[in-house]
Amino acid sequence: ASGAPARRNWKPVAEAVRREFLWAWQHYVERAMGADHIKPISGGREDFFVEGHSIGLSLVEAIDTLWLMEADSEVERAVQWIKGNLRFDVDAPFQVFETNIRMVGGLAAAYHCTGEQRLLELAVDVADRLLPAFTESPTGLPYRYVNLATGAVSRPETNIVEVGTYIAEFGILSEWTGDRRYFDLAKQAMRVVYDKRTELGLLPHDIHAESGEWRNRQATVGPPGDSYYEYLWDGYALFGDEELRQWYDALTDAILAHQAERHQNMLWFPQVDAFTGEVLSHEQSVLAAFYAGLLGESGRVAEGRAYHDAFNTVQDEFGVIPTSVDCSTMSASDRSNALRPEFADSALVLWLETGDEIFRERANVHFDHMVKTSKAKYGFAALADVTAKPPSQEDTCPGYWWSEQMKYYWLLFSDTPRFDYRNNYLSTEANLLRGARR
Ligand SMILES: O=C1NC[C@H](CO)[C@@H](O)[C@@H]1O
Ligand SMILES: [Ca+2]
Repeated sequence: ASGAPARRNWKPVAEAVRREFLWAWQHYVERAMGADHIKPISGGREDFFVEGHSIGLSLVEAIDTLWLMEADSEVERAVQWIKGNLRFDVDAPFQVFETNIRMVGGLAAAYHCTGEQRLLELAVDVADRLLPAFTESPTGLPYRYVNLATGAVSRPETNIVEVGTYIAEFGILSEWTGDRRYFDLAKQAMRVVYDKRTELGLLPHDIHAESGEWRNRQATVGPPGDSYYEYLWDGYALFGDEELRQWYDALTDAILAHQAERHQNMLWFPQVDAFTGEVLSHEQSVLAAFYAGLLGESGRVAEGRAYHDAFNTVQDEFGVIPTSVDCSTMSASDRSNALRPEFADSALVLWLETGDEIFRERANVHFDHMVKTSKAKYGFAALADVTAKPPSQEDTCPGYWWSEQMKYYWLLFSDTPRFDYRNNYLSTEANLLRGARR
């Protein structure tokens, strides 16, 4: 139609994304193979879960991204490393939430893409080692840590993210193995939280796994509230669980009624007291940018667009979105940015939902600025200060970089035949659990 914006040819951007990813992957293979993280400035190795004992985190996080990019010889290299080296009988406490979204999810996604049986076996092995955190808890709310070798649990002082972000990974294991235990334990923990909502229908974010008591009054759509809400919707989207959708809708209606705040024509979600609705803080974490996508995919497209518009003004202002900004003044309260993927996450989700090119344009700016500010000698580096000229880098690359933003950009710009663009599911760590076209 005349006047419609000419649809840009995004293939060159897709090729740049793939080139940068494989460049970083080669350095990881040559200098840090099997390490949780590569140190992108020095080329060193870094542990994530347990000091002194890496379990190949970045490799596990990268596999489905490599597969979607059709880097099949590199997929094979990673699978061979896993078959030869990955073991979970480690006598140390592992954080249950991080181990689930990264290792259970990463192995499940690798199995979904490759069909390699050993990957499913390892996903089940590490998931089984997490279960005592749930079964040892008097409330069903999992402890934060479990020793993968002994099953000893610890740290009952937890939050709704770390008790409520399991249904996607645990539910897909139940679907693939026929063992309903995983789904049932994950959903029960979500039910306990939902049943403790306040009169306003809001949730504080900190809770005690043994007493079941709230440990704070503040409600947030950012950390550590964010992926609890995400996984209520995901449990419905993935498994058709109508009850989870009811809980999601009730909580989302309350959030839109009591937490939404407009500044000019932008939508923000300050933190509020869950019992009174009083605004407690105008801090907006960059991690909350995922929520624009969640609103968009769950029937609240206008609100999702408006929240993405708000974060886009921050991206325009700072170039790279700071870890947190004050939405009433637009000043950065934490000027770092640990290569956070959420703005690109919601750009993909909103593009899939609306088809609007604006979201590909915004993701392209996100990619372009990431390359300009984070690229270092051996990979991509987190930033200590996005406002410094040039932005100052830190000698670390988070595991989610290999799973998240590079995959989001690739899916946005490549139109790869390996992804079912109409029926798919990416977890909160962007692990592909549905929609791989082998
Ligand atoms: O859900 C998550 N939260 C924090 C990380 C990205 O910022 C990542 O592990 C994941 O997306
Ligand atoms: Ca996430």
